[in-house]
Amino acid sequence: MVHEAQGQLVQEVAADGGLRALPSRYVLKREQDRPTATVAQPAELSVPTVDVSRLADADPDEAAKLRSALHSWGLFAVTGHGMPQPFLDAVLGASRVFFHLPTEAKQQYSNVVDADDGGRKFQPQGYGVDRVDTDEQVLDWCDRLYLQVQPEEERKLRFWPAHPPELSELLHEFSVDSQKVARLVLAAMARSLGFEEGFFLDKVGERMPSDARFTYYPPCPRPDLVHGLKPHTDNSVVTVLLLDEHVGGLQVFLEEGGGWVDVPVLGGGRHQLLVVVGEEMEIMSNAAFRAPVHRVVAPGEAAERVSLAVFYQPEPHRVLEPSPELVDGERPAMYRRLEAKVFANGFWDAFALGERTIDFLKVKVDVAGDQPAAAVVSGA
Ligand SMILES: O=C(O)CCC(=O)C(=O)O
Ligand SMILES: [Fe+2]
Repeated sequence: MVHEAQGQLVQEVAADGGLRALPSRYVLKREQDRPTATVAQPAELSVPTVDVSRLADADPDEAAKLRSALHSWGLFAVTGHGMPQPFLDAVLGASRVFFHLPTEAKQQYSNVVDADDGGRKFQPQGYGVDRVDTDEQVLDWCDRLYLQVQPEEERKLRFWPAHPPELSELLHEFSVDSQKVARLVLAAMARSLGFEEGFFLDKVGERMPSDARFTYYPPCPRPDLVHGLKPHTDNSVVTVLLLDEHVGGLQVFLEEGGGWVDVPVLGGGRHQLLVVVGEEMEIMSNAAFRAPVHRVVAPGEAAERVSLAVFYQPEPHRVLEPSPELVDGERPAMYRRLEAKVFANGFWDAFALGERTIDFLKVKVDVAGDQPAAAVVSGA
């Protein structure tokens, strides 16, 4: 059984009068959850940038920048990744073409599929909106295309769009290049804690599973009343995130910035590539690195926005736990151990409720004097 709102694509809502009257299912009831509660951003706050090609050379200045970025924002802009701008343009361009196809063409890849009992069921891969569980859930103003990309032999190709024809190959190439970025970053993160390069990579496993998620944010009449994408932390060790070149909206919750802080577009039609720390890394590093809470403000009436996130995860059978080397009397284990796939599966339940998986699955151990990570993700 799927919830009746499950099949309701935001793009159709927007096209079908939603631009005149915003359906209540999308409206945030509590004033403090609305993006208008954003504080004015201090001018000195700008997104940290790390040149990953210099990380590869173990450049000490770049390593210091990485450390500072991880401790302040928990995410950073990446340069030196070797992906030419026209390629990045083509990746997001192809996803735009897909999202602009007629609904029937996209529905072939729907994330609502036939169930064994003759009914219909939601499953994460494919095209559609995120899982809807209840009538109370406030829905995000975005549609998605979600595909497992690695390991390659586990791809469910029936969900990979045949149109535009270049989309699959571009996603494949992007996943190969972004995996290199993720590996470089994980190696440098290990070094920054005084470990061998393979410290985190070995725990993740050689196959390094990854999921890609294209997100399409249609024009919205009242971006002040909705979430483009609700506050969350990522279900990943690290995420590689490719941003729309024209339309901003991504925000990060920074304690020291006094609240929600914008990640602006680069300008000049250039694509910003980010690396974001995910919850699995928070656990593995025993909170030496924390997953930042982030959200997306919906675009205005005259704009649309796309992004592509690739989430890197430990192999499903791996044990997820604070690395013993990072646990001692002064810093006790802050999270309990559990199987990586149990954690990954818990994400969907948590996300629908607007909670962190760490909190939803009660992975956090009550350690005296500990401060909760970043912010409480507001109940949607
Ligand atoms: O669209 C974006 O910029 C962010 C997407 C995101 O945070 C996610 O898919 O987890
Ligand atoms: Fe995210």
